Amino acid sequence: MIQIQNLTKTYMTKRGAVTGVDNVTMDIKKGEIFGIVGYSGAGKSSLIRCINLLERPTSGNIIVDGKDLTSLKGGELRKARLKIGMIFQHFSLISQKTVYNNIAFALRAAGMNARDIDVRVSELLEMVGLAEKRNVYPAQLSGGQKQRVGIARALANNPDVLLCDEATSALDPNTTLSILHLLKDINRKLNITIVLITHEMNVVKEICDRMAIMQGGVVIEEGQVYDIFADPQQELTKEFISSVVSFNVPEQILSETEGLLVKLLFKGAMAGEGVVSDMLQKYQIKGNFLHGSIEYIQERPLGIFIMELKGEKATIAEALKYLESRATLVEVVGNGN
Ligand SMILES: Nc1ncnc2c1ncn2[C@@H]1O[C@H](COP(=O)(O)OP(=O)(O)OP(=O)(O)O)[C@@H](O)[C@H]1O
Repeated sequence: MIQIQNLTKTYMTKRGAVTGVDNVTMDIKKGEIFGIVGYSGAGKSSLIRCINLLERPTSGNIIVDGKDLTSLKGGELRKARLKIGMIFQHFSLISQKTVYNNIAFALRAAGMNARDIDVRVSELLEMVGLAEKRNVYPAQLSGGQKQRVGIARALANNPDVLLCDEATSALDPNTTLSILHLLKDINRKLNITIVLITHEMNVVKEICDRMAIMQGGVVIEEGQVYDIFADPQQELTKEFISSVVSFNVPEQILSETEGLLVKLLFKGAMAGEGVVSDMLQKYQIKGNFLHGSIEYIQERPLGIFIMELKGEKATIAEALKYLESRATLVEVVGNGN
């Protein structure tokens, strides 16, 4: 659906050339939700803005539904762009226009007549759950409601692709979830391809099918979300995963632990216990389970444990090596007292 081929975006600044995207090649399939994760400055915005040519790539090609956008100009490019909707972190609504007119605006721009606009706006407001807000102004809406208007506007012209630029970063956790569920719903109902960029791994964990991780303008890892969670290759990927795999061990217990605290992640719900008991048998150390839970990524389980390990330093180092060879992720999270 979207082929990104050898995409490079370089900015010319007073201090010289800055590379935003560095030779990225990626294939996004029809109907999937694809997440691009990275810290600030990784090149996510540059990349997503090149997909609809809001930024012109310095080199490389963007092929959407078989059409090379980089070769289009003027009216042809505008027409192709109508098939790519976009939503933004700060919603980008027109404050002087009502909800109705914010959405109608996109339809008028595409040349639709007033009667059809009326029908379409009502349909869209229904879809995003804002039917009763049609005549209010953006200032009277919550952040989540503003983003719903942004989504309705982006979907107005029946796009095949929806680009989401940090769409939930300005929202609280509950509102974020409701917007993510709405996006997933739209994706499944309309079979629309969604590309989202975010610095929050929980967004990807919640709704994406596949993902890429960017660093310094380059894609450093890419794959199915579950596979990446279950078997991350790069250090940065491990760091992002670790940030969403939460554990709740009371402070008091943590302060009383004497051994090494380790966080372990295992593919599947049950696998971990077997590996840990093998490890404890093989090495003469003590292990205390402080926390155990199951995270579901795309409805597939990942087991998570927090353990305290006590024993000879050298033996613990050996045991950690053993765990690293059998667990998805092993992270020392504390050193005991
Ligand atoms: N208009 C611009 N002019 C000059 N440099 C730019 C411009 N836009 C982005 N950059 C640079 O390109 C690199 C990638 O920035 P980009 O905004 O794409 O990253 P990002 O991952 O989206 O980060 P953020 O979430 O902070 O926007 C950075 O070094 C940034 O300074």
